[in-house]
Amino acid sequence: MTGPDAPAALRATGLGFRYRRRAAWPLRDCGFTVPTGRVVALVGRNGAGKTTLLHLAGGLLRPSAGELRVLDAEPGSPEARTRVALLTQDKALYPRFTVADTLLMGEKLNPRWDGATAERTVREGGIPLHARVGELSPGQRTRVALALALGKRPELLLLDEPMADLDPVARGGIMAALMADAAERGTTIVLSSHVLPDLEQTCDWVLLLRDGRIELSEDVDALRGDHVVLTGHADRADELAARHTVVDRRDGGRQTTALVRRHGPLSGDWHVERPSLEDILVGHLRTGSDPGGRTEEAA
Ligand SMILES: Nc1ncnc2c1ncn2[C@@H]1O[C@H](COP(=O)(O)OP(=O)(O)OP(=O)(O)O)[C@@H](O)[C@H]1O
Repeated sequence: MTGPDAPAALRATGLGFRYRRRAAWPLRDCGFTVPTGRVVALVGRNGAGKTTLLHLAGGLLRPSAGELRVLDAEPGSPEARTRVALLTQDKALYPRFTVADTLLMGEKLNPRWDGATAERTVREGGIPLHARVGELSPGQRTRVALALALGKRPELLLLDEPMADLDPVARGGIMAALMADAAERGTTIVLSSHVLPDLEQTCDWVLLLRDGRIELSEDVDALRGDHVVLTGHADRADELAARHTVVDRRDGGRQTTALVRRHGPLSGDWHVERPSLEDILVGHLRTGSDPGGRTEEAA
């Protein structure tokens, strides 16, 4: 089902946010819908607004303009709190608690608590249950925070750069556990990350933020189908731009290489290659970025 009545994990209409009145708008005019059951790559350059969006979805912040709904509920409402889990970058945990205390707290606070999954997530990282959280490494704390989030059995799991401090083996293991959860239970996972190769095999939806606005909210297969990398004579570039969207272009002498979003069949003498998802995302992230351009317009 598509359209405004289709079930949505996230639905934003005219969404805007600023931390203080008269300050810049880290997010503005955002309108997008993410269907349920997707594994979503949330990407954007530093300061693009990813954390702000996740905090809004998790109910830690409230919109300054427009609306955001999670699973058709208001973020932070009692209904959303039982169905949505957010893993923040600061991994808010009690340092004096042991890991076992932390999981017990999860059990007490969450009616749908899945102790087996939480404990397995911790044990797979070789973390003893009697260890104090404050004495764990950052990567181990990430794993405990993830165990808490997965133990909630959320329908929507929001993860803000979860892989940043995990070792490569742990990253692979956690990613596999997340994908298994998504496949078995239909959990929608929104994952912000700068590590694009991690997203290549796992994500089937992309939310791309540029300077506080949503530039892409799309199915990955559709993105892959529409984008091509073209190499050819630079003289033909204007003709190309008249018919298609040239996302990113590199000129080298008389030759040009362009990441292009096609709108219909290609004409002309171009060498055509299929870009990876990483190529597509980097191309979109590289173009026209103006991180300093938000304050004046929004003030
Ligand atoms: N607590 C805050 N008070 C004021 N401004 C803030 C606050 N937190 C973030 N910002 C601003 O909001 C904008 C978006 O920040 P945000 O952390 O959402 O970006 P991000 O895409 O997550 O960045 P990164 O990739 O670096 O983590 C930035 O310009 C940032 O300076």
